[in-house]
Amino acid sequence: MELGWLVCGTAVLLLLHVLMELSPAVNFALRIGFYCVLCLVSSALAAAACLLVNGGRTVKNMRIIKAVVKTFKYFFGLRFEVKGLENFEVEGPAIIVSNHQSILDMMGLMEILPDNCVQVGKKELMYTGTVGLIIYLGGVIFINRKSTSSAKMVMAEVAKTMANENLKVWVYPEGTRNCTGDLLPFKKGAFHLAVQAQVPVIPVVYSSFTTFYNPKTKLFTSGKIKVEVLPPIETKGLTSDDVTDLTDRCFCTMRETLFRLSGRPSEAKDSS
Ligand SMILES: CCCCCCCC/C=C\CCCCCCCC(=O)SCCNC(=O)CCNC(=O)[C@H](O)C(C)(C)COP(=O)(O)OP(=O)(O)OC[C@H]1O[C@@H](n2cnc3c(N)ncnc32)[C@H](O)[C@@H]1OP(=O)(O)O
Ligand SMILES: CCCCCCCCCCCCCC(=O)OC[C@@H](O)COP(=O)(O)O
Repeated sequence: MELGWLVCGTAVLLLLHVLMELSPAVNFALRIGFYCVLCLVSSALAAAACLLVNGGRTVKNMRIIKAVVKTFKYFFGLRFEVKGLENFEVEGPAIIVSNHQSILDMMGLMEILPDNCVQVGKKELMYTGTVGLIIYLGGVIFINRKSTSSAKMVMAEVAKTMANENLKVWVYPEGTRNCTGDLLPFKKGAFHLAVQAQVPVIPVVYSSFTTFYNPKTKLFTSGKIKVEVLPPIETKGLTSDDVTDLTDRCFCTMRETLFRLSGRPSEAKDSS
């Protein structure tokens, strides 16, 4: 009986292995599927831990979430090479902005997430089952991207509470995932927030995933991701008139860094 199960199990694993070798599409689907299942299951377990330890929605839960998500990279053979972590050590609150390539970014995010830091996320993420629950428990700020006015109102409220709660806020200023190896134009919300709260902006750049991950060509292998935390950009004394300038400055620095980290020096020259 047991032998039967063992043989069946081995046969299924072998079949999956052969399918993965033969078809990149199957390989891709299985790896992404596994990532989603891993997220859903770990979120359920982490949510229980968060409720037991901290009792409800609080940024303190991010420590638990971080500890869990930091183990995910081993399942996918991903390595992170991080530089500039000392740039997070600013006194008090800050806005962190980074490039956003894929749902896999949650691993890169948790690899370096500083204490007392919440992210801004689209409200649709609330409806992803246990993942939505863990994101809610972690204190993520939800915005409605389709309504600029309501998103602005939420962000203005955040600007007020950041100082009191000594919060750092992580925003993906591209506003959506983009896995082309370049940056999309930045939305201005993060920079308005920084100016309203008079706190520094800390740019973070992840090298392009395109060498090991590409949903269009169904590529998903192991790989190395270079991460650089750049020096804070001060906003003291800036007003809303300076936001466009601040956004452009940050965009140029991050684009140059992205090309440098991804080994595309010629285009870094083009953008300067
Ligand atoms: C234990 C296991 C667990 C496993 C699972 C892992 C779980 C991990 C747990 C936890 C991690 C959670 C991670 C969540 C990750 C989420 C990622 C996402 O969801 S990314 C999508 C949402 N993010 C954004 O969209 C960015 C923020 N967006 C903005 O800031 C935009 O600027 C926004 C929405 C406020 C407006 O967007 P617009 O599309 O209308 O475009 P604009 O150009 O920015 O604004 C239009 C005009 O409004 C002005 N404006 C914008 N914001 C303003 C403001 N605050 N005050 C005044 N004016 C403002 C601008 O200056 C512009 O005006 P003028 O063109 O310059 O004249
Ligand atoms: C109901 C079952 C759902 C299964 C969900 C499991 C998926 C785990 C995903 C981890 C959280 C990912 C957060 C993230 O990266 O969200 C994407 C948005 O930032 C940008 O959205 P979009 O590019 O504009 O669609």
